[in-house]
Amino acid sequence: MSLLRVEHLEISISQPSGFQPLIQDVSFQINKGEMVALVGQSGCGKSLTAQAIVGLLEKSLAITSGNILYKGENIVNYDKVRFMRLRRQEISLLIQESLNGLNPIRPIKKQMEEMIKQNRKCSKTERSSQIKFLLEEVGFSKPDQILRAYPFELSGGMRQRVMLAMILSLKPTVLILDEPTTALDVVNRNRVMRLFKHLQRALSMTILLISHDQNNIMTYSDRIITFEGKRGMYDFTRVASNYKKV
Ligand SMILES: Nc1ncnc2c1ncn2[C@@H]1O[C@H](COP(=O)(O)OP(=O)(O)OP(=O)(O)O)[C@@H](O)[C@H]1O
Repeated sequence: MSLLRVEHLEISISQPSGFQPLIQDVSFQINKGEMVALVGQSGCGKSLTAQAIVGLLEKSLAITSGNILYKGENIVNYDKVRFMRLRRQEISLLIQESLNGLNPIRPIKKQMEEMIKQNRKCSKTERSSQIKFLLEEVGFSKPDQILRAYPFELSGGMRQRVMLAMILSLKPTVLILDEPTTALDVVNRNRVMRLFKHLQRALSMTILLISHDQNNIMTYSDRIITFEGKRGMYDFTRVASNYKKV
C-alpha cells in the first residue's frame, strides 16, 4: 500500500464569481522509504500540492475536489488541530520561507530546545546531546558555536541547515522539501542532498523533493513524478532507472 496517495486533486482560488481552479486532476502516489522528485515547469502546482498535503494552503485557496490519502486515511477534511498534529508527528514541510521561521532575537540553542520540549518528553541531558547530534548530522563540525549564535550571525545556508535540524528533531515519517537547496552554495548543496539520502536510508524516511535542480533530481531521487501540461494539471510517473543512483 502506498504511504501517500494524491487522487485527482483540484485546488482553487476563491473569487467573487466562485472558485476558479488553479490545478486540476493531479494524481500520484509515494511508497514508504522512497525519495521521489516532483518536477514540472514553473507555476504548474508543485508547491500548492505540497501545501495542500500538510494543510497549509492560504485562506483564499481550497481543495475543491479529490483526495489525499495518508496511511490509507483521507486527510482532505482534517481541521486545523489535526493538521497541526500531522505536521508535528508525521509529515514535515521545509520551504525557503522556513528560513524566516527562526526567531531573530533568540539564540539557536533556546529555539532548538523549545522545539524539542514542545514535541517530546526527554531529560535535559538527552535533549542537549540530541541537539548536538542533529547539528552534526546537518554538517556543523562545531555545534556549540552554532548553539551560541543568533540567527542573524549565520548565513542563509547555515540558517537553513539549522531549520533542517529542527525539523529532523520531529522525526517525520515524510519529509517534503520545497526547493531545499536554493539558498546554499554548491558544497553545502551537495552535503545537504547527501544528508537527505542518508536520512532516507538510515531512518527509512520518505522524501518528496520539489526541485528545479536537474542534478539533484537525477542523482538522488529514486523516482520522478512530472507535472505536465498547459495548465499544470497532468502528471505521470517515470522510474528513474536510467539514472546513476548514489
Ligand atoms: N496564494 C495564491 N493565490 C493565487 N494564485 C496562486 C497562489 N499560490 C499559487 N498560485 C498560482 O497557482 C499556480 C501554481 O503555483 P505553485 O506555486 O504551486 O507552482 P510551482 O509549480 O510550485 O511553481 P515554481 O516551480 O515556480 O515554484 C500558479 O499559477 C500560481 O500563480
